[in-house]
Amino acid sequence: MAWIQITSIVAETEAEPLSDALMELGALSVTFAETGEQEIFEPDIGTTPIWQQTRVLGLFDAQINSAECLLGLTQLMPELSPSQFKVELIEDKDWVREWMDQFQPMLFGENLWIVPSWLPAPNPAATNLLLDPGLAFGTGTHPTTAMCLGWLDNNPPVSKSVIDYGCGSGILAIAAAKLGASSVFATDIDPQAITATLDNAQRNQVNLQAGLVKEIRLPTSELILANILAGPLAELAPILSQHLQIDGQLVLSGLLVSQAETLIACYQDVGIHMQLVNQHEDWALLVGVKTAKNP
Ligand SMILES: C[S@@+](CC[C@H](N)C(=O)[O-])C[C@H]1O[C@@H](n2cnc3c(N)ncnc32)[C@H](O)[C@@H]1O
Repeated sequence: MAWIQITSIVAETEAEPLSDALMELGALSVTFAETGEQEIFEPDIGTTPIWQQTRVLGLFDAQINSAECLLGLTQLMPELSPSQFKVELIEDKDWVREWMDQFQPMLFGENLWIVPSWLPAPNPAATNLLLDPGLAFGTGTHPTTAMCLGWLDNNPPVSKSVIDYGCGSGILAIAAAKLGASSVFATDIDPQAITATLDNAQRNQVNLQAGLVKEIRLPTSELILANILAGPLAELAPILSQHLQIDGQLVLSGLLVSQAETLIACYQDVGIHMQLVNQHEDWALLVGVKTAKNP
């Protein structure tokens, strides 16, 4: 199976009209993407990202006459010239296979391996976490997950009670359990994350409790791991503090280095003294201790 993809980079105001024109000419799907020239991180709280330029991609059946289609597009959008469109033949791939081939065993810290559940462990004597992320976030390839895993390997939570808040695939919760935690609770707002976490826990033969934020009753714990974006982390400060014991540790990632100061101030307000302890590709890892009761 193959497809024809017609792509154009247009001004933000032209993206919607071009999408309509592509659909009118029979596109099976239209996708908007950034152009790659402007980096878009998480927008500031309360703002919407604006792309000055948008890449619009229309996917057509391979049988269409692309020259006729381009003519139609320039009639519907006279402000665009034919040279502004790129036409490509896209071969269908086994996308699942492709993704699986790219996910290889990875070592974090000295001894913690994340091993795709369909591959053998490179070092059977190490701490091996067998993982199939399913539809949830968290394979260890993202810098934020990687920094949390490295921190856990260096600071194994032996005999500690742990909460993984925003568990995704369950990668941090299961790593904590494998590294000696006495109890682990994992929670998320996404049902796919809970399914993936429970599946991965079973695959690794570790005991943990997992449930949606709105359903689970979380205990007060000695360590909380939360790898979520800066906006939700700021909003969650009182809740995470409520579930953290005095002298308990909080590990936060998912925020950018440029957002660290704001987050540190939010957590100071709820009695947790956070510090920037690592950074990778603009992403930050904050670790702190709760020194005061919830105000
Ligand atoms: C970046 S992923 C992290 C997954 C995994 N813990 C890791 O480190 O790779 C963030 C997860 O937080 C969840 N999440 C987002 N907002 C949340 C909130 N307010 N409360 C709980 N979970 C949330 C998302 O559904 C997602 O699974």
